Amino acid sequence: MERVKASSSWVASHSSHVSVDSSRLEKMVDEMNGSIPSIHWDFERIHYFDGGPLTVQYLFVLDALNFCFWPDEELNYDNLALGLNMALQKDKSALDADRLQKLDGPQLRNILKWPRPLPLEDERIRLLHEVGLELENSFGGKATNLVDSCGSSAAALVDLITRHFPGFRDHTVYKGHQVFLYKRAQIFAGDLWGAFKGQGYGAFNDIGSLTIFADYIVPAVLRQLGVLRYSSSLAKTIDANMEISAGSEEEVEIRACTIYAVENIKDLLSKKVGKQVLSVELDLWLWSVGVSCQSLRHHRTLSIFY
Ligand SMILES: Nc1nc2c(c(CN[C@H]3C=C[C@H](O)[C@@H]3O)cn2[C@@H]2O[C@H](COP(=O)(O)O)[C@@H](O)[C@H]2O)c(=O)[nH]1
Repeated sequence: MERVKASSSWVASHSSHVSVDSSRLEKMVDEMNGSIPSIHWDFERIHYFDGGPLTVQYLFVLDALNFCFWPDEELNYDNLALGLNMALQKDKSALDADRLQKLDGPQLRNILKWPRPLPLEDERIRLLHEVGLELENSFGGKATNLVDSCGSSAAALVDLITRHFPGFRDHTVYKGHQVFLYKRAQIFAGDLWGAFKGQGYGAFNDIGSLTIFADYIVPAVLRQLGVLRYSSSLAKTIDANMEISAGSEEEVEIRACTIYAVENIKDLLSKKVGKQVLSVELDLWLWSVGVSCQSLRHHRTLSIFY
């Protein structure tokens, strides 16, 4: 996680299109009054949860596919979660490692009850195959073995996932500098923590080391709050729903500055009110605000990472 924090901070200090408004950030922290709304992890009541190993398998598959819903205006994250949830309710072996390796596009659409091709469908299928194969080759087919081998460390889990599953390697090069964002690997640790309430498979002694999960919703919320500021050309591009390419300076700056801003929020909360707030808690709050805001304008990048 140190690499995520350090490289995001590097981007923020070399940024050309995005800036963090420190006075707005300070104001936001003051307005929090030392606390943030506590959001229940499954506030939308969409997730599969049985308190056991199958929930871990569900969350890993969920986060393997947890990216880029926006190209289909009617599709969102809930369709994915509910679809996988229903598939498991009907058939407990639906997400077994061998089954994942054989899934094709139409079958995935059928699971998600989606009437047309999914955005980046071929990539989603490729990633499911990768997850199934590597789970089988290195972890006896079970996502629980992945979690069990991390000694209750979220940082070790993120490290292990990114070493074994190339599809989770959410890093890039920005102005000649390698930048690590690791959204889906981190959110898997966050989801385990949230679903299992910090116990059992969700017990991590370093949950505070996670950063916020840099997707397309949280930056848009921070922009609305005035904490992130965009150059006028970037603002125009986003407001016109025009695409920003993956790996472009703009895209990396939006995501890295989001992480950097939230790290600053955490630091300020700790300095001003002596309160240690977790990124996962801030993320859940900001994300839930974002998805309930119909008019939210977010950046559009075709990416398998978020
Ligand atoms: N930062 C952050 N990003 C998150 C999530 C989640 C869902 N987390 C679950 C965890 C607890 C709750 O129960 C949630 O159900 C999805 N995303 C991202 O949002 C985007 C989807 O947006 P839309 O197209 O409108 O559905 C897409 O980039 C997706 O990757 C999160 O928690 N944090």
